[in-house]
Amino acid sequence: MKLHLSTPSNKLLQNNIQITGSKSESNRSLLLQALYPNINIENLSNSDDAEVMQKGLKIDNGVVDIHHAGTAMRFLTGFFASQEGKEVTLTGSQRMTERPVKVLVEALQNLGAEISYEKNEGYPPIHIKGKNIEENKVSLPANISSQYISSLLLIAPSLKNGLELELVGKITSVPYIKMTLALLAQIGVENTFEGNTIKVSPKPNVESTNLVVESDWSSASYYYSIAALSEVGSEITLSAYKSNSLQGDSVLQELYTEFGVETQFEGNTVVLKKVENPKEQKVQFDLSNAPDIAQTIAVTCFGLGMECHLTGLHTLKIKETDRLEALHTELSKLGANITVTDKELTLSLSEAMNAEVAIDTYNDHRMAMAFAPLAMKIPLYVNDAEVVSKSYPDFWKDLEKLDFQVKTV
Ligand SMILES: O=C(O)C1=C[C@@H](OP(=O)(O)O)[C@@H](O)[C@H](O)C1
Ligand SMILES: C=C(OP(=O)(O)O)C(=O)O
Repeated sequence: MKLHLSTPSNKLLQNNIQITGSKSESNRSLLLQALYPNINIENLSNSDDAEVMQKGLKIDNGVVDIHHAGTAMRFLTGFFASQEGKEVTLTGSQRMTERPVKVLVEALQNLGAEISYEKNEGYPPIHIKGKNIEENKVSLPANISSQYISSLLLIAPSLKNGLELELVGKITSVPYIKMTLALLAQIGVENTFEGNTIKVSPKPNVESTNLVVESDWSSASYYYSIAALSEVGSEITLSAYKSNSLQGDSVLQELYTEFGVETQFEGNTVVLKKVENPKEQKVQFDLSNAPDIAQTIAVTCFGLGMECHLTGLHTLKIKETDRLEALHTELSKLGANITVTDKELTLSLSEAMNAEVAIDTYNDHRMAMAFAPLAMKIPLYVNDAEVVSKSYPDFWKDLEKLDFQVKTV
C-alpha cells in the first residue's frame, strides 16, 4: 500500500488520540502471564508483535514464526529453553534471520539449555528443546541488545534457583532492562541491579495481579514530531499515560522542549503544547537509552531546518532494517545534508526540502511513522505503509484525526 500524505495550510492542531498499549510492556506481561496464569493484563497492545507473541506462547511443539518481532524472538528463546517437554523451531521473517541471537543462545547454553542453529550460526532459525534449568549464574555481553538480558530476567523467577547475571561491557538500552525488573517487582519477584550484577529470586507462584500496560511512548514520538512541526499554539492530547512511566522513551518529554514542545499531565492524558519556536539551531542527543526515537528526532530536525548530532546509535544497524543507512538514503532523497557512521548521525543545514518524494520503508514501521510528520511541511508518499502494524496498526487512521490527508494511491 502506497500512501500520499498532505496537510491543510492551517497547521494549528487540536485533537485527542488514544494510543495502543506499549508493545514492550505487553510482550513482557504476556510472557509473565504464560509462566504465572493468574496475572491479568489490561490495555494490551493491538500490534502485530504482541499478536505473534500471544500465538507463539500457545505452541508446545513445531514451528513458531514470529515474523518481524525482535522482542518475541528473544523473549520466546528464553521461554522455550526453560520449558521442559516443549520442543520448537523458532523463526521469523527474512530480516529476523539476519538479527543476531548468539549472545542470548550462548548464555542459555551455559545455563544448561539445549539450543542449536538450523541455518547460520548465531542467527535464527533456532531449534530449542526445553529443559529444567538449575544453573543460576551466567555472564553475557551487554552492549549489543538489552533484549537478551530481559529474556533471561523474564524466565528467572520461574527457575528453581533464580538467576544471577553479570553484564559485561557498556550496558545498552538500560531503561528496557529496568522495565523488565520493575514488572517483576510488580508481580512480587525480588530483584536487585547493582553495578553490573542483576539478581532475581525464584518465585514458584504469583498471587493474582493486574498489570496495566501504559500506552506506547515510542508511538507518542510521532505526535511530538507533529507538534514540533506545527504552529505555536497547537495542542495534541494522548492517552493513556503515566507520569511514572516504565518506558525510557518517555524522555521525549525533556528532549522535545528543545523543539518548543511542552508536556503536561492531566490525569492519564498527556497534553503536548507547541509553546514557542526552537531557540537553538542545533541539538545534540545521546540516544543509547532510547534508540527507537532516533528516526523521529532526525526527521523532526530536518523538518524544522535544524542541525543535529545523534550519538549512541550502535544498536540501530541490527533493528528491523539498518536504520542508519535507511535514514541516510531517505533523508538524502528529501534534500538533507546527512552523514552517518555505524553509531552516529549528523544532519547539517540543508539547502532544500524536496516535495512529493516517495519514502521507502524497508519493512520498518518506524521508517513509515517517523517520516509521516513531514507532511506538515511538504506533501510526500510513503511506500508499503502497512508496515506500521508492527507496533501501531491504527497509525494512519489516527493521523486523519489531526487533519492529515491520507490517500491510497
Ligand atoms: O526490550 C524491549 O522491549 C526493546 C528493547 C530495545 O532493543 P535493544 O535492547 O536491542 O536496543 C528496543 O529497541 C526495542 O524496540 C524494544
Ligand atoms: C527495534 C524494535 O523492535 P524489535 O527489536 O522488538 O523488533 C522497534 O520497535 O523499534
